[in-house]
Amino acid sequence: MDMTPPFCLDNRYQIERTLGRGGFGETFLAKDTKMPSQPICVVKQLKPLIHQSQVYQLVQDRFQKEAAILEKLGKEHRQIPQLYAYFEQESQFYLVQEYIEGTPLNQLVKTTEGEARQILLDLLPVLTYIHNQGIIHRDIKPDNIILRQSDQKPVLIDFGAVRETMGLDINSRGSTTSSIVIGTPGFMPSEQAAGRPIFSSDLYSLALTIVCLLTGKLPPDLTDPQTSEIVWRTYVPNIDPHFANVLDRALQYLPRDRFKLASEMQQALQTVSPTIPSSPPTVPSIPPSIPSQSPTEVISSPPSRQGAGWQSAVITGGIVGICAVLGFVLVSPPRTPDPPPPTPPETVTNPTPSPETTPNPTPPPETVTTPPTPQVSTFYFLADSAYREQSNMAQRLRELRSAGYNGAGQFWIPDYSNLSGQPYYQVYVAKFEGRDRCVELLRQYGQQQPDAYCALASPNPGDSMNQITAQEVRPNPSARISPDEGVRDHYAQVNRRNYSEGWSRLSSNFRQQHLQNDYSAYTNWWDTVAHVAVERTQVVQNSGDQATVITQLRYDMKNGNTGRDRLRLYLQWDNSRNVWIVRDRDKL
Ligand SMILES: Nc1ncnc2c1ncn2[C@@H]1O[C@H](COP(=O)(O)OP(=O)(O)OP(=O)(O)O)[C@@H](O)[C@H]1O
Repeated sequence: MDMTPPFCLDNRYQIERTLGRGGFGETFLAKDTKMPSQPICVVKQLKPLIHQSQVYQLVQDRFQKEAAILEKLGKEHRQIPQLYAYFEQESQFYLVQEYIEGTPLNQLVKTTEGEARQILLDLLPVLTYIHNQGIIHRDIKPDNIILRQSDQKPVLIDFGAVRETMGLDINSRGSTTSSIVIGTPGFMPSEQAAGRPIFSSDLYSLALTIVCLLTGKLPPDLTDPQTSEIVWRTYVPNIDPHFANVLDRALQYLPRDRFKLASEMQQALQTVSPTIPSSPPTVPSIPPSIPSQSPTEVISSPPSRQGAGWQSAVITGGIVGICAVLGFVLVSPPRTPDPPPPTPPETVTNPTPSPETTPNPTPPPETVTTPPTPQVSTFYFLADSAYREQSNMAQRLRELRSAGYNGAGQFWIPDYSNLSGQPYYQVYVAKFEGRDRCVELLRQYGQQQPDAYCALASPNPGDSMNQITAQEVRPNPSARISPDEGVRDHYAQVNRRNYSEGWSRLSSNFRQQHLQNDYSAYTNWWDTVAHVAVERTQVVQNSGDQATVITQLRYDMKNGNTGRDRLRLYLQWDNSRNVWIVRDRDKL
């Protein structure tokens, strides 16, 4: 259908111009010709992805329901555009909405702390409202928030549910499925990328949006390529630490460490005294009797203030790929439930400026805007953060691509602890070119029993992805992880603020000798560190039960400073717990 102006939709809405083009169709600025003043409105076109009459009816039905929800939201909340009408024309669906005159946040240059804070404070009640209605927005990002000119209030546009409707399908068993995950790579948290958004997923995306406003950078510039954690404080060194802690808590990797509700986050933000921990305490506090250890030579890292111009780097968000398809474990040095030990550094000695102060050249993640065709081998890496640190997933992705798995490459990091209690690598493959390919791939990545794992990989999963059932495979929990993996796992645990676990994996001799057996001094120290990165490990000795690993660490402190440590860690395998214990350490 040619929609060049002055095309009229529904014999009423005269198209003035195109505002945007997304995964499901176009968004237009239009004139309502059936109103005396011919007011301006926004017409959003939505095209179903599956073209079958049975599916069409389903989409039609769901579209009506979603439109009714949007009508209610727009009527009841001033910071959500009003729905004026909805209609169908030529097998396409349309929403007619209030035009919000103002500036989308992605067009703002860096905001001040005060402005960013106000935007957050103005949006949290909107989230409380929609969450109370049982609705998760699912695509919060600067592009989907318009700062209204008339009152400078942020208005939330582009709710995800209605777009999800367009991906509805009916599987071979006759049940309704959706073949797409709504959200924008980079802005959505792992559980949402894995197809399980929850209320705190919106809080994560909102906090990240605010961090983008504060730093003038996009998520790829703020994401640690090794761990995928959001590292941003070095760009805004003078930020109120309380405000920063609130944002960091909403940005926690594990949903259980975040605020559960928008109202909780709002309350934390409005609390005057800086008492919010960056994540909830995981252990009962022990009265401190020894002054907390702090780095004696923390090096100040001048923050990079050069604008990366995130507003100009377009993330074409929208749909991102296919929901869970066929799962099996890749590589997996099978591992134990939770990771091992660190040493709280007493001094930080390396004067090298932090690499975090220079913009990360990682390009924005690719977006899949249509479901991959079954002919293409499409794969997704899904991995736990503890593994990511040691595995360099980007590299593996490249390798997989060069091995012929040239589908849409994305790797996401879901919180699988809810499902299996254990983190593990998982590859989701839409379709194999044969079972042999699966076996070969797993063998290539070190899986000792690829046949066993590939038993789950059907040689011919069928033409429709919906015929494939998601499966989970747990790695063998009794297998031993390598010593360097043990070290990396430990620091990943510390980054998650799971201090009690870290402490439990230090030998009693270590605790006594280096920490005066003071758990609270240990946690206090780690609480001053925003993120610790394991930059390098080298196993210099490994006799099975004992190993020595030279480890280089970088500390990004919450106050914006950066420091480094080189340690020789002496590890001891604990058979009863299946973990590496740190017996001792030397500073190098
Ligand atoms: N109610 C509105 N008032 C003013 N501008 C709007 C409104 N809704 C959308 N826009 C603008 O229209 C453009 C396209 O918006 P929209 O988010 O609806 O679609 P998209 O990003 O093209 O596609 P997708 O729905 O796949 O994300 C954006 O620039 C957005 O700011």
